[in-house]
Amino acid sequence: MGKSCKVVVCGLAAVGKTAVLEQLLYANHIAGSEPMETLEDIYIGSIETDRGTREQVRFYDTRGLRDGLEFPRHYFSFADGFVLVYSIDSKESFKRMEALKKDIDRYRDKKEVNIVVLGNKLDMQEQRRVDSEVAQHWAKTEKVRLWEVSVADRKTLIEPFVHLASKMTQPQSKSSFPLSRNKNKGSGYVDS
Ligand SMILES: Nc1nc2c(ncn2[C@@H]2O[C@H](COP(=O)(O)OP(=O)(O)OP(=O)(O)O)[C@@H](O)[C@H]2O)c(=O)[nH]1
Repeated sequence: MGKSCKVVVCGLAAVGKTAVLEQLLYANHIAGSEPMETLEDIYIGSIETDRGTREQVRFYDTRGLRDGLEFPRHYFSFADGFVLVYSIDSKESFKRMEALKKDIDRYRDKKEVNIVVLGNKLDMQEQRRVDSEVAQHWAKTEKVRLWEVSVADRKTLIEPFVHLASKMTQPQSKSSFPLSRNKNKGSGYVDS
């Protein structure tokens, strides 16, 4: 098992960040139970990747964003990955999630980072305010994967987290070695 990856889970208050983590890791959250305001909690999970390896992931469950509350910037630089959460019954939560994605791009200066987006509370179809197609279209333009999930249906949570853990721990491919991009600088080969 390699070093553990750090994943920051963020979004508007009460979209279900804690519920998602607790249901994913302990299968013990009952959707609709008494909400609890998070300050910051750390969860450690062991996730099997799509390569069959088991990886340790540290999840940082962050304080839900509310009016006038900025997302603390230190999270932007130290994370290996982000789970951006909104709730399908709240347009405001989608907007806040979009703004977080912009902030990640800005503060990380487009440096490679793995992001997955969860549209939570899929079981609340009747209160839906965020159109599924609009959300997927946004995700496509932003080049991120987006899943609609429900804490009430734990299996919906598995694929996004397996995807994230797999991407974060993907072995570096040889093609990303800088020499291959700098061919025209003539520094790629040293003849003996
Ligand atoms: N129906 C339904 N309720 C959910 C779902 N996920 C979370 N909830 C409920 O939404 C409420 C808020 O969930 P939390 O997990 O506390 O939300 P949070 O984003 O961690 O909240 P903060 O820490 O305050 O930001 C709780 O009552 C949860 O049970 C879901 O998928 N469906």
